[in-house]
Amino acid sequence: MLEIKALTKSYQAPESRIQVLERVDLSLAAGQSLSIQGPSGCGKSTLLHLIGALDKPDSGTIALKSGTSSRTSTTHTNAGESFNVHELSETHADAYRRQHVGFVFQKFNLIDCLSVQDNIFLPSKLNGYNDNDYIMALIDALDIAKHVNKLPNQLSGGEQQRVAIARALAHKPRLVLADEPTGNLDEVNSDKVCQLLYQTCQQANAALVLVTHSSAVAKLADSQAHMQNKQLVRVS
Ligand SMILES: Nc1ncnc2c1ncn2[C@@H]1O[C@H](COP(=O)(O)OP(=O)(O)OP(=O)(O)O)[C@@H](O)[C@H]1O
Repeated sequence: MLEIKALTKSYQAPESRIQVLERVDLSLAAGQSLSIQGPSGCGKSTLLHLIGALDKPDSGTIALKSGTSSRTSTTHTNAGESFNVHELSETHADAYRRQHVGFVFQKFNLIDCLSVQDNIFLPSKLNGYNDNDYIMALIDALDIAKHVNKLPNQLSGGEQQRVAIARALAHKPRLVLADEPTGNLDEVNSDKVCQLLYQTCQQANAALVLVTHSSAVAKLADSQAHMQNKQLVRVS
């Protein structure tokens, strides 16, 4: 479903260009998870940013393919459509992110002045998507029903990250991108949150790409990869 070929990215530093990714290949099926580990500064977040159309590669391709069609588009972002993510215009990149991608960050990124419930429903409301039963089932599965009327700062870190996972999945994205989702949590919370993240993505048939420094978290994925020498090497 996610097909990346020969993805290359460099940044302009004051004195020279820094090559970060060099001909990275990756393929991931719907409902499957991949964890990525690697030393600080090796390009893990860069790869997630490119997949999420937050930045453009120098060269190479990123395709999000539907199960039923091989047609790819750079102008439409309808559900089930296939796209060349690397070619999306700014406007279509916005629509792609809003409709098809769920992001989970280390710092949760919840909106402090909105209740837990409003945080979770916001992305689906922006998409005009109203499957309340699905979202309530998600809230139950993540064990946060008792917190829906609270503000994010009234919750523990683990609870806030479970809210962030519900928000990432509420609009039924095809792809979930998680950057150090347990970086702020203790070991017990980290295990619980990650199990729920893997499980809910699988149940929602969303492909999950998760960057982590934790081997324990990485091992829970269907497959694992390491960034080495600017490339992605599968280790399982
Ligand atoms: N916008 C940018 N401009 C210039 N250099 C950048 C930019 N973003 C990242 N870099 C550089 O690219 C390299 C890869 O950064 P990236 O954030 O992808 O690493 P990472 O593997 O996610 O690191 P960490 O594990 O510490 O979060 C680093 O050397 C970083 O300094």
